[in-house]
Amino acid sequence: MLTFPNAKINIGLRITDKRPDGFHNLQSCFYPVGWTDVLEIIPADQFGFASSGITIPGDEPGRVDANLCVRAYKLLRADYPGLPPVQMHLHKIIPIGAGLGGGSADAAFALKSLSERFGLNLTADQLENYARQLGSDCAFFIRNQPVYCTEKGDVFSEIGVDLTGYYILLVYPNLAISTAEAYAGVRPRLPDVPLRDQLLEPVSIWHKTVHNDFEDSLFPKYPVLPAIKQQLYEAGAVYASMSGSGSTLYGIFDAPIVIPNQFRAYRVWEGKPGAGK
Ligand SMILES: C[C@](O)(CO)[C@H](O)COP(=O)(O)OP(=O)(O)OC[C@H]1O[C@@H](n2ccc(N)nc2=O)[C@H](O)[C@@H]1O
Ligand SMILES: Nc1ncnc2c1ncn2[C@@H]1O[C@H](COP(=O)(O)OP(=O)(O)OP(=O)(O)O)[C@@H](O)[C@H]1O
Repeated sequence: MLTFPNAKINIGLRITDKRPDGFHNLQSCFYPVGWTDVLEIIPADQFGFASSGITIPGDEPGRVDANLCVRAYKLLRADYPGLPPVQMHLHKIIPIGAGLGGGSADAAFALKSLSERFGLNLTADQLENYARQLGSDCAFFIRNQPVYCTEKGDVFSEIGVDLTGYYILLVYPNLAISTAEAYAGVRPRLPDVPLRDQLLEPVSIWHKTVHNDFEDSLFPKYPVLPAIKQQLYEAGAVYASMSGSGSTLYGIFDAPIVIPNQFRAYRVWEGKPGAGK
């Protein structure tokens, strides 16, 4: 079975407080975008995992237990001992340490594929509960629809944010920022106006109101990040921001984009919003 785990962007990200479990509560909007990995899962005589494309930190031949796809398989297998052995092949394309949730998408798509291929008939709620055990971002990719999220980023509610008709440009500045590093620099604060209210205003207003709190600590540390954000606005973006814990910057445009030359040194993706395939 072949699937195409896609990336997400965060539209606004407010970190409101630190939780007793060491994680942070947040307010954000997740929106799927069509930059994808490729994940193949087929029945096999014995379990195996291989990857190609971008090198995944922690994956070494014969030692792939840390990969989120493998962890997803083992999580299901613990509850469904009859789950047959599979061969998994991940072709990694989505940049890592990028704020795009690529690893989480791989894990969520592995859960969905295994359930479908082997007739586990798990509901979306059941799949989300498994996904939450693999990472805070992971549950989003089960339904893979634009949502407002709170708590660890894994509790969802509907929000009428619809970017149909817009175009998105993602710029990954060849700089990996780990999620843990990014959270270590934040100063949680309840925003005066809930992000949800700001997102319900027109996209053309967002540049004045919708903020990603990770920019406050990461922009001074990595000047390339605010420089790219500025260049996205100069290229005509209606709204530009860093996604999640970085390092990817994105611009939302109201017309098809000609990629500016200064971005050619980086890894870029352009397309319409939404998960694509
Ligand atoms: C920045 C976001 O991408 C926004 O969507 C997510 O909050 C990150 O989600 P993720 O990559 O799935 O993160 P996890 O693998 O669950 O956590 C990695 C590390 O980030 C920190 N972490 C993560 C999520 C959260 N709500 N609070 C945290 O403090 C913790 O130190 C944790 O050990
Ligand atoms: N399938 C996978 N794809 C990417 N990273 C993976 C995968 N499986 C495990 N990992 C581990 O997760 C780490 C990346 O996590 P990290 O959260 O920093 O980045 P991300 O998956 O790009 O998403 P985000 O930055 O949005 O959280 C890698 O360094 C790697 O060790």
